Order: sequence, then C-alpha cells, then structure tokens
Amino acid sequence: MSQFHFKVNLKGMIDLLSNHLYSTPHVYLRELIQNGVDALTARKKVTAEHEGTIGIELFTSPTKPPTLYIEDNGIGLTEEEVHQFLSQIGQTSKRGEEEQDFIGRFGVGLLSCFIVSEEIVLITRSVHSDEVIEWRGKPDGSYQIKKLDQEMLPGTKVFLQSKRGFEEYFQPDSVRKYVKHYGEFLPYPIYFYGEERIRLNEEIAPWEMRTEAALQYAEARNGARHLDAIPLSSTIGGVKGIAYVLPYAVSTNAKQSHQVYVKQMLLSEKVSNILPDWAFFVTGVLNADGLRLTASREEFYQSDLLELVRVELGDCIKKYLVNLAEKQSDTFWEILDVHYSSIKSLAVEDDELYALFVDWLPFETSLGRKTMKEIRSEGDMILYTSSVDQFRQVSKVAKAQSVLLLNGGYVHDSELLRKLPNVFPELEIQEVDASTFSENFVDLTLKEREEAYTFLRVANLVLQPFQCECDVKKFNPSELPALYTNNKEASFFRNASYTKEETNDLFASIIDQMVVEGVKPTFAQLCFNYDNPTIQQLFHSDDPKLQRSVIETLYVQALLLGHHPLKQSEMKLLNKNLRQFISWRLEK
Ligand SMILES: Nc1ncnc2c1ncn2[C@@H]1O[C@H](COP(=O)(O)OP(=O)(O)OP(=O)(O)O)[C@@H](O)[C@H]1O
Repeated sequence: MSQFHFKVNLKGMIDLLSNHLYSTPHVYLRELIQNGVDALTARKKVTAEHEGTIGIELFTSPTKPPTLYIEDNGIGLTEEEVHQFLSQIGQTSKRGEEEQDFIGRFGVGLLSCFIVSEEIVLITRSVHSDEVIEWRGKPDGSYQIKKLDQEMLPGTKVFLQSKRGFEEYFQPDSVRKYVKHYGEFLPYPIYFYGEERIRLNEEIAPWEMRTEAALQYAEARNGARHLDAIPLSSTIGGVKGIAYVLPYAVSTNAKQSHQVYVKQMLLSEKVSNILPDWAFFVTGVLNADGLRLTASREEFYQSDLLELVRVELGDCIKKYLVNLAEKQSDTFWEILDVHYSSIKSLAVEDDELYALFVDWLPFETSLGRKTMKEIRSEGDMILYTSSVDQFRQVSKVAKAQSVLLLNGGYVHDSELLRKLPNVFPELEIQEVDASTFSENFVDLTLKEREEAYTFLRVANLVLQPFQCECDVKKFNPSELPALYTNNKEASFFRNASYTKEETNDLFASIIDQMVVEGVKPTFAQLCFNYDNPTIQQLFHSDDPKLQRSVIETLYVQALLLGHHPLKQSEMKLLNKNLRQFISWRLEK
C-alpha cells in the first residue's frame, strides 16, 4: 500500500483565508492592531514597566497608491521566529501556557492584509536580538527575508500599499474611524501621525462605567436611549459587560447581535451566542477574556464553557430584574410595559422568576387590561379561554355579566395561568369557551317561547344552509342581539368549508374527502337575545321578507363580532341584504 500526502494549493488557501474568512476588508486594521497589542503584552512579560505604544501613519502621493504604516514597540521577532511564525500559515507564537494572555491564536490574521494589499512588508527587531529583519510576503505564498543594516529599537513596523480598487480603506478618515472603533478601550495608546500626533483611544469601557454613564455612552453611539443598563459578569470565562435593555418591543424569536471585546479590543459586533436565547430584549456590550472565538471572530465556539457562561450571564439579568421588581422602581414598570411578553416567556421557563413576576404581569381580560395581582383580588376562581377567538366571542357577554374572563390565547398566557396554583394554591383555574357562557343564559318561559316560536322556526330554516342552529334565550348585555358559538367540531366544519372556498379544486376535493370520512357535521349555534329590542320587534313583525333579511344580517354580524372570517356565501348574504335595506328605505 502506498502512502501519499495531500498537496496544498497555497495560492488557493491564502485566497480562501484572506478573502472569505472575514466579513469586511476593514478587518485588516483590526488584525494589525491586535498583533501590535499582543506584541506589547509579550514585551511587558519581559519588562513589566515597559510603556507600549502603537503608531499609525498614512503616506499618500498623487502618483502612487496610498500606503499604511503601523508600528509597535513590542516584543519583535528574531530571524528564526520570522521563519517560524510569519512564514508558515497557521503558526502562531501565542499558543502554550500563556495563550490566555493574547488575543490572536490561529496564525492566520495577518493574511487579512492581502484583502487590501498585494504585499506585506514587515520590519522587525526582537527584544532579544540586535538584528533588524525585513520580511516581504506575497499572496502567491512567496516571501523574502533580508537583514537590514540599520539601527532600530525593538518592535515591529508593517507597510501595506493599497491594491487597486481598495484605496477607500486607506483614507485617513476611514482609518482613524476604524482604528478607534476596534481599539477605543485598549490599554495601550494608539497614535495617529498626521499634521500632528493625535491619540485615537482614550475611552473608558462601558462595563467600567456607572449605569447613567453607560447609558449615555450607548445613546451617543446609537442615537437612542436604552431603558436600562444591566451589569453583567461571569467568573467562568472572565466576562464583564453591560446588557442594554432595548427601548422597543422585539419578537420572541429575534436574535440579538452583541458587541464582543477580547482583552478590551472589539472583535465582533455580530456575536449572537453569548447571552441566553430568552434575553432577546437586551443587546450586550461585553469583554470576554477567557472565551474562544472562531477564526472569523463572528461567534464563540459552542462549548460547555460557553454554556456555563451563558447561564451565569442570564442569572445576572434575572437577579437584576428581580431586584427592580422588589424595589418597584419606575424603570421596572417601563421595562415591563415594553417587554412584558419577553418576561412572560422567561417566567414560563423559570419557576423562581414566575413566582416573583407573575403578580406584575398584565393580561387581557373582559374587564380591561389587568395585572395578575388585580385579577387575584377579584376572587379565587379564574376563568380563561385558551384561544383569542373564543375570548372575542364572549368577552362582551362576560363583561355585561361582570364576569372577569382572561384571554389565555396569546403566546405563553395559558401556560402562565395553568402554573398559578403552584404559587397560589387557593386559586382555581378553569378553561371556558363560548358554550360555557351560553349554557348559563336564562331559558324563556312557556309564554315567551310561544311568542318567539314563529321567529325561531324562520331563523332555523334561514340558517340551516349555513350549518347553524338557532335558539332564543335571555342574556346580558341586552344590546347584543345574538351570540354565535361553536364547539371544536362545528368550528372544524366551518373552517373546512371556508378553506374549500378559498383553495383550488384538488385541495377542495381532499377537504371534501376528509369531511365525508370524518365526524358527522356538527351545527354551530346562534342564540338570539330575547331582551334585545330589535329581536323583540322581529317577533312581532308580519313581514317574512324583512324577518329573513334581518336574521341573515344578524347572523353575519354575530360572525364578525366573534372574528370569524366570512365565507363567500356569507359575504354575498351581507351584500344582498344591504342592497335590500337601502332599496326598502328608498321605496318609502
Ligand atoms: N507586530 C508583531 N509583532 C511581533 N510578532 C508579530 C507581529 N505581527 C505578527 N507577528 C507574529 O506573526 C504570527 C502570525 O500572526 P497572525 O496575525 O497571522 O496570527 P496570530 O496573531 O498568531 O493569530 P490570529 O490568526 O488569531 O490573529 C504571530 O503569532 C506573531 O508571532
């Protein structure tokens, strides 16, 4: 058996790493600064009192493409190290026992310079040697090394001349902006040499600030003020940061991007996996020294460590909110007002949070929006519907009867309600639907039945084609002429026939088949209100045409009241009767 080795197409590899690993050409500045910072860190290990600096300059001329120059007075490289670390892709001096102290670790960052330049020129002198070495690397994988006969203090200088078409990444404004962006919180000064020397980074990081200052910092950056700034810290992974509470509601499945720094240097603004998924109502600015980013620096490695960090940071958010709730501060109510649905989703998952928050959470009820505390004060029996449609069908009736009915149809609400007895054992939770309410309607006396008899017969005949059975009872509010109710089966047939009308022939025949093979069609109910003045008038009307038109119209109105989508046949009914009423009126 013969053994072979893979061959690597160096040019292809370099192209892949330099052009496809990073999201924007500007990252070449990030990678250069990061190398400078790591070199300064390494030098400090040799000479603790060394004052490290990084300097940047741009050379422009009308005849040549612009050139960026960056220097550091860091550890530098010996000739041997140049061969070992600069000239081998994937080789890095930052592995081993002290790797936690450095930002770089993959040995590919310098290749990002090939996105914007055809050649990297690096001149270096190691703190351990007097030799000044020049290294010139090209994207085809070739490089040259020579010893320079010149004096130089230990450190490294890099020259990059812009590739054609990439000049915009060498403009002074843009370079200053991005250097500041990536390095504003770095512990070493970064100078820009222009007409005068200016320092680009002198900012205190928001995680070192007090709440108000952290809020102002973010406001100055984003133009919007967040509701609050929650301090974050984790012993695992050495994370420190701020979770800014967004000033607007966000969808529960929104993924927030977080701004992540390592050793105070901005590595990515798009990290989404550092906070728990439920924390979608905050956006984080964090420094994470002990976590490992992927080579592109866009995400952290999914690992058990990251999982633990996420839990710890999630706990910081929870504890903070609990503290706010206990203090009943204005900020708490503001956050609750905007993010109650997020807090509800949190409370469903977390019993501790549930117990602490449930009283302050708002719910839609037949008597208006109320907090659970207000709801509990009304009595120990809590009635709720599990769907929004059911709630809409009966909320008016419940209100007229002064019954407090909760809408459990929104995401999480039913689950939250079902958990109530765990915290308040005295509470009884009962799911109801429209038919529960109609069961409590008052039956007519024999005399009243006789009065309604003809009307009811006509109504049943008129609405039979719509699979609707009619009845007359007495109920509140008397302004409500009729209540449409349907149980699950009746609702199935109604939806099937609605869908059939809206779809193509093939799908319609499938639905037909399902209906034929399924359960026997169940009728919905339309209960007319004996106490309603219009209904009273109808009992005594001797105009069958008018009776029919009003019954049909009341049927459609009851459907609309319950937010049931109208079938085509029902739409036609409405239009026909409207025209009819108008022509009767005009004939008069
Ligand atoms: N300014 C510098 N001073 C000293 N050594 C440097 C400097 N820039 C680069 N090097 C050396 O070159 C090596 C390769 O650098 P490169 O930026 O490609 O990768 P890295 O920083 O090690 O890791 P990463 O790919 O994660 O950035 C470094 O490990 C370091 O030894």
